[in-house]
Amino acid sequence: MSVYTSVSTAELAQWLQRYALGELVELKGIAAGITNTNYFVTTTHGRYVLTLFEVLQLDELPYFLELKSHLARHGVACPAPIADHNDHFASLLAGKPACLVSCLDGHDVAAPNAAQCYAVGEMLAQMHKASSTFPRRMRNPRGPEWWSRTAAALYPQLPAADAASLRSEIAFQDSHRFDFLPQGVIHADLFKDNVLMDGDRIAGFIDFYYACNDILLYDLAIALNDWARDVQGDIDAELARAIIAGYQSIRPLTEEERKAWPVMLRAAALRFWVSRLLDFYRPASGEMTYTKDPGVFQRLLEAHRARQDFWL
Ligand SMILES: Nc1ncnc2c1ncn2[C@@H]1O[C@H](COP(=O)(O)OP(=O)(O)O)[C@@H](O)[C@H]1O
Ligand SMILES: N[C@@H](CCOP(=O)(O)O)C(=O)O
Repeated sequence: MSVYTSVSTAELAQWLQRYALGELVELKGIAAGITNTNYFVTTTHGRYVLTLFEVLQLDELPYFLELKSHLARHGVACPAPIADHNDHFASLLAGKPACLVSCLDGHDVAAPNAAQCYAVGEMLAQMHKASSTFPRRMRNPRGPEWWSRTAAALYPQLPAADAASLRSEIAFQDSHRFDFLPQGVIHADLFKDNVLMDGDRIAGFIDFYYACNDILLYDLAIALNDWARDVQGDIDAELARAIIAGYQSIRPLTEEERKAWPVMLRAAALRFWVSRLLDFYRPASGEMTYTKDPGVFQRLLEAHRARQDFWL
C-alpha cells in the first residue's frame, strides 16, 4: 500500500479551503504507486488525485507541474494540476509538498495489444510536439554521465561477465553520441504502468517525475522497450511496428533518427539496466521501492546487439 504519509479528513478539509473545489466528501488511499503517497479525493465539485511527494521538495516541483499543465492545456492526455487561490500548484500538507490533479478514467495494462501500442506512440509524438513551446528546461539526471558514474561504482560488485558487458556497452554508447538529433521534453519513463488506458484510448500519461530535456527518439526507444516486450523478454515485432507507426503518424522520423535508432534502443535498455542494478546492489536506506529485475534489461540489450531488423 503506497500511503506513506497519512492525511486526516480534518487536515485535508482545512487544506482544501485554499482551492475553489467545494467541500470534502471522501478521501481514499491509492494502493498502486511506489514513490509517492496518492489519494483519491472527492469533493462536492468532482474527483481529484492528491499526491504527497515523498522525495521531491517544494522548490523542485514547478518544472513537472507546469509541464503537466502545459501539456493538458494543449490537449495531451495527462492529469491537469489544479491551482489554488494563490495560483500555486503545490503547497505543504502533513509536512510534505502536495498537489491536486484531475482524476483520469482508465487503468494500466499489463499485456497491451497493437491498437494500444499505436495509441501510445501517437500520444507520445503529440506530447513531443506540444512541449516544443514549454519554456522551462531540465537536464536529464539519468543521462550518459550518470550511467557511467553509477556503473563505475557497481563494477566491483557485479559478476565479471556482467561488468564486462556493461563496460563495453558504455564504451559503445560513448562513441555514439547523438546530440544533433531533434531534442525536446521527454517523459523518460513511459512504461506500461505510467499510462492509464480506457480500452484502446489513452486516458492519460502519468508519473512525469523523470521528465527532462533530451533526445526525442530516446523517449520512443524507452517506451518501445517496455510496451513491446513480450513474456519471453524480447520484442514483439507487431507491437514494435504499431508503436513506431503511431509515433510516425504525428512526427515522422528524420533520416538521421532512423540511422540512430538501433543505438538508441540499446541506450534506453542500458539506462534501465543500470538503474535496476543500482536499486538491487545499493538500495538507499529507508527507500520505499520494490526491486525490479535488472536482468530484464540486460537480456534485452543483448538481444538488441544481435538484432538485424529494427522494425522501421
Ligand atoms: N490523475 C490520475 N487519475 C487517476 N488515477 C491516478 C492518477 N494519478 C495516479 N493515479 C493512480 O495512482 C497510481 C500511482 O500513481 P503513480 O504516479 O504511479 O505513483 P508513484 O509516483 O508513487 O509511482 C497509478 O497507478 C494510478 O492508479
Ligand atoms: N520504470 C522503471 C522504474 C522507474 O523508477 P521508479 O523510481 O518510478 O521506480 C523500471 O521499471 O525500472
